[in-house]
Amino acid sequence: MAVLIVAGLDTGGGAGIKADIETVSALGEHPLPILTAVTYQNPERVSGYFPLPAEALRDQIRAVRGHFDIKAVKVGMLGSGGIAKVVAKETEDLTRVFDPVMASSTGERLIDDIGSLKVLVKGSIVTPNVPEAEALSGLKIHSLEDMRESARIIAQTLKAEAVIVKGGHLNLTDVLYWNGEFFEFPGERVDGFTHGTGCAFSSALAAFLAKGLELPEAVERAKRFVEGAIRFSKAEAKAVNPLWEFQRDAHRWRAREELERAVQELVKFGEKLNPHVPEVGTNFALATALGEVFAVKGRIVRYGKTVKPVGPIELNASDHLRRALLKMREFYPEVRAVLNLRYSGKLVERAERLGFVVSFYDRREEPEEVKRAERGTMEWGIETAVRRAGKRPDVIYHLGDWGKEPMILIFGRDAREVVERVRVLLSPSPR
Ligand SMILES: Nc1ncnc2c1ncn2[C@@H]1O[C@H](COP(=O)(O)OP(=O)(O)O)[C@@H](O)[C@H]1O
Ligand SMILES: Cc1ncc(COP(=O)(O)OP(=O)(O)O)c(N)n1
Repeated sequence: MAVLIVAGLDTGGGAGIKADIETVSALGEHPLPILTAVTYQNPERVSGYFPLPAEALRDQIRAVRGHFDIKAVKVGMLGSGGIAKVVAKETEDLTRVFDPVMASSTGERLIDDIGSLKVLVKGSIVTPNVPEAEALSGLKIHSLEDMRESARIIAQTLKAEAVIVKGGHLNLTDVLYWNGEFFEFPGERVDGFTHGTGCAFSSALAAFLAKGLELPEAVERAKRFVEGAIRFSKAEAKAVNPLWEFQRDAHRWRAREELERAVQELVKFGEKLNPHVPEVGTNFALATALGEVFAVKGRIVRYGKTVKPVGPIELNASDHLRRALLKMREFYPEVRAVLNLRYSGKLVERAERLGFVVSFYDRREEPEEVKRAERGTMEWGIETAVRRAGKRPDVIYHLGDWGKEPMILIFGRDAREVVERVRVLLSPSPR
């Protein structure tokens, strides 16, 4: 199904037409991109924008209308009052989701005449954030009740088909007013980059409506889609990731395969590994590029003279190694894998002799407040060892504490590198 997208270009690639195209494509529909304006933008600021002439909008829309079966339209940044008028006229008979973009989240205006947005509110499913809802309704919004009231005012005074006041700037609950009824969509705060959430939300909503979903279900699905796009956003983009679902699944598949193969390699030299398996077992963890971590369920244990993985490779199968790896990746994102061995002074010496960067932390130095907090020790330990090394450590060890077994962690940029490091470490030195 075709979805018409009327939006501006964000040169930072986080919001605007690029986020819309990715969203509609990721949801399996065909985007028809109609450009309103070019912005000069990065995640920190918008230094300006150039709106296209209004006739260029009319001609772009007319070029595709009639050739495609357009099931819905999403309208985002317009740039000028002239563009707003043309877009309103050329799309008035379509199911239209209108994100009334007034300014970027960094505060710069993205339309010359805010009043001109009203022409597009009429007949649209409008998706204002809190400041936009305040501007359109004239009501200050401090609570859920204010969100409901402003949605009702916008629908009744500006003749919107429906209004969704988004709570990203307030309480994370989105409020829909439709056919005289209110619907609420509560959400939890998701950690990640949020630049582009409004664009992804409105284009996901248009895509779900194009599929024929009823409005409340489409809103629910769009909201959950955006939560994923925040959760799996990437540091290099500093914005939401509309391709998250595909990427997550592809990365999961590859990571599972990579770790499975690496564990098989380890088992091949299981007799050498056996004496170095800690009492609690060895585990082997691998992070995907989106920060999810796989490990061996039930760990790798001693088995006769060799070793054996107890269960399959699963997500979050080792809390301990997952936290170690994620902390290490805050400093060195290229590190993706880690394995733990029983501490031995000889192994540490050998690692140093082999030229590995070896660092350590001492749990007796752990600050009281970290000790008191439920789960901070590992993070504190890795950070301490990383800072002590002053460069990327290959091996980190600690000598244990009451009830805590001393341990060596071997890190690597992928699972194979970790296996190679363990193999070299456990091989007898040539005489
Ligand atoms: N940190 C967050 N965690 C979860 N959902 C969020 C977060 N920030 C925004 N959202 C959701 O993203 C969508 C867009 O909301 P919002 O950020 O308010 O819009 P805008 O980008 O137009 O300012 C809404 O569904 C909102 O609830
Ligand atoms: C070209 C362009 N269009 C829209 C926006 C605003 O994007 P939005 O999704 O509302 O996200 P925030 O920037 O508000 O986080 C934009 N910046 N540029």
